[in-house]
Amino acid sequence: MRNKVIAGNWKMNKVLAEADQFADSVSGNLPDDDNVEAIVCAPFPFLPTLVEKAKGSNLKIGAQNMHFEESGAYTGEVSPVMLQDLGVTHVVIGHSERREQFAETDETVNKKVHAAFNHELTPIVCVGETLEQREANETMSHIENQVRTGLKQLTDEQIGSLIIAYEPIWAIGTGKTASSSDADQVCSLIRSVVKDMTSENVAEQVIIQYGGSVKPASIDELLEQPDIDGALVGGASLEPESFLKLVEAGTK
Ligand SMILES: O=C[C@H](O)COP(=O)(O)O
Repeated sequence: MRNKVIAGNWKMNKVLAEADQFADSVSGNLPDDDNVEAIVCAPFPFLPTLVEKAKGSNLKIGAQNMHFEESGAYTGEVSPVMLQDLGVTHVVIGHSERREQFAETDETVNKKVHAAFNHELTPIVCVGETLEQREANETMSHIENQVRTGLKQLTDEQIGSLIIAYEPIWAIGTGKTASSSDADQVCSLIRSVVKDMTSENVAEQVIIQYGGSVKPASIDELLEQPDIDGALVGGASLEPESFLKLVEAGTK
């Protein structure tokens, strides 16, 4: 049985005092249940405070991006070494907003995933189709390609330990959630691609999240689906009460 993994992606929101308050409200109130994991992926400036405040609690702290190099002349970038040094445990890689606005490709995603594993960070690898691709019946081929290229040359053990987030781009921040069965169909395809790349055991281990306008009111139905193991949540992860409800859903 796979754990349920609920990750908040704050994107470019909050100031430090708000991040601080969030950690105070959430860290002591998470369910005491080993079968559910709670992660907050926050902007870089908040990471040291959040890691400190999350110590001794069930809350894990992730970053939203990183460079694939360890150091060097990359003005404005943050390296995996820096994240590891801070005590960050997870990193979102290849979010559609980074692919669209910052020219990330499946190849850079793959380099970043390797770099994450070299520094003991668990990657949350994002894949998803545009509305045009969905309407042209290209969803499955597009997602398969993203998974195969993004996870290239990883060991079976690495693939079994990472998180894949399926986020249809047309459902992000729009209030449109994919129907739970449509979302599950794509998550099931992702699992079969992983199986083809590795083995049945690894495919059974890998955590696959759904993301795109997930709210406390919609998460239960999504988590009931056989191939959906959690959620990557933007807007509804910003407030403590809502985040706690999302995590609570993982315990059911
Ligand atoms: O990473 C999170 C996703 O982009 C979903 O964002 P959203 O829940 O605000 O639609």
